[in-house]
Amino acid sequence: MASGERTQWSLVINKVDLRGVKPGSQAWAEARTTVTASMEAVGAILVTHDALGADLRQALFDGMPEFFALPLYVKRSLISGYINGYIERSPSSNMPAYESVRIWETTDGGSAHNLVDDVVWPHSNPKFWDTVGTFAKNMMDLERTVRTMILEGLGVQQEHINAQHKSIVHSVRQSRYGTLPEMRTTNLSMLAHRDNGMLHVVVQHQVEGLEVQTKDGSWIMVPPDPDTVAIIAGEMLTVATNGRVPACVHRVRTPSNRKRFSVLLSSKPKDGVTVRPLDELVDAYHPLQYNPCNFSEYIDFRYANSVVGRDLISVDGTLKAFCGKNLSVDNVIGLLFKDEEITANLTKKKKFKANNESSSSKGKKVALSSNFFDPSTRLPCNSFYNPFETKTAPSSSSGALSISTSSVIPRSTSSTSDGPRVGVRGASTLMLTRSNEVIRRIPPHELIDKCLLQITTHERSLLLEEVINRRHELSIEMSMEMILVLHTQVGHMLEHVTGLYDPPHYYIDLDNVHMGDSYGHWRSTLDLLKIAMDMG
Ligand SMILES: O=C(O)CCC(=O)C(=O)O
Ligand SMILES: [Fe+2]
Repeated sequence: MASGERTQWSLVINKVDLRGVKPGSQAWAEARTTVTASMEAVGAILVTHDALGADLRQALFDGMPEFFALPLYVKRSLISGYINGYIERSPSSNMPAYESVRIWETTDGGSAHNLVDDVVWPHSNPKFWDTVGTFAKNMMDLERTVRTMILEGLGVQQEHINAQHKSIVHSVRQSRYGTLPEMRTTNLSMLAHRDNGMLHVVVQHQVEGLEVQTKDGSWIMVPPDPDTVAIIAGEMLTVATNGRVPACVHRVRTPSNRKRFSVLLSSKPKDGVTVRPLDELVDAYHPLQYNPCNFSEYIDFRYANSVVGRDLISVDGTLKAFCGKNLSVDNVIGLLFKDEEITANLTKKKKFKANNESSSSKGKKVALSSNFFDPSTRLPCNSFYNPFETKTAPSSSSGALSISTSSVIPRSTSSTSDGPRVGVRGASTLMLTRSNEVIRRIPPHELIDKCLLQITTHERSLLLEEVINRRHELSIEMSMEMILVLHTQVGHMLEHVTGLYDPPHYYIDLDNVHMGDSYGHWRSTLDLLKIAMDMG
């Protein structure tokens, strides 16, 4: 790497040498400052350490090609026991040459042995799994050290740090990035994303690939130095630190177009654990940013939010949409959405119900589009990332789609009705709220499944006019996709046209809703995005 580039990354991601650094020492305090600063800036730190000596590294990366060369049926059989699991190459995904295997720690305390016990194949190659076990143990220590430094650096008390250690499990994930001619255009073998856990130690070997995004949006290549690992923050660390440590946005790009192997050691909350911002990190200067976040529920939510061609995992709003504070007072642009759950919550709304029934009776059922799942595996084919974690395809909503007619009312001038509201937030997630309480989150794939794309210029201008003029009484027909597009567009429009965006607080008052039944034919997500872009 040229020295200029090195200077650039060293400005934003710090590098720290932890060799021989003992807790409580002066060196520890200095390293802690460096680690914490880098984590707060970009959610990443480069660490030089001795947890992966030359021999161990060699054994680890020598064993991986042999593992991935095993017959597919053997690798598939690893989706069992303590492995969860083997991710096979999927030509229809946006990572057609990627395969990966991950094993989770199985018990408290995380003996590395548990990480690799009882795996089907390893019995035939105990040496390699010993290697993986040693690697896991060393990296778990390193992960704990760095997480301790971050939390100490932010002012968290030792007892809370220890409690967090007890609530964590680790996994090792070995990945193989193959090459295909069609990948040469972008050289991207993993799209930009945030990891969902606490901390992720990324070990690269000889071939470059990992890139980290800085706050100004530029990408920094992390060199595959042999004695250095990148440690990146996941979203649960963001919640635990009350937003002080951003989840690192990263991707894998290999301009040299070579085969590549990497190994990750990740920490995540144990099953059933709810992550909360740590007490010390919430005060008058740092108001609470996140509600308690049940990790397993968040995972379901996150993968349900993946859509073809556009992985919402990498979109800012996903975590906030799930557990951000003040959900119902953010940017809200309305629409109405019907399914049984919502309907059940709205039975009091007579008009709603009556219309609802009339549109259902037209028999227009909505089903999940096969675009979103690989029909053979039922795994989301768009998800570049760990399809395993989507245990089952989300069930399709059984209700017919109804489109609302609604009036958009500026929050500031609205009456304080306790009625239900429907809102749209950052990650294309719709939330139905009542009295500021979220009744239901509607993930984008459901919306997109149900959306239609016949937005006429006339409709758009009507709605814009409506919004801009802040007319309270005028209701206009809005179709689902129109809302979807609008929610990404209207902020900008408002900003440009009226200067009102800062942020726009709009909501739909369902008391004024008149049902319509503006159905249309299905179009693909791509169409949606194209239209959104055309508009923008
Ligand atoms: O292989 C790498 O360098 C990073 C992989 C990664 O980001 C992931 O698996 O989430
Ligand atoms: Fe990642």
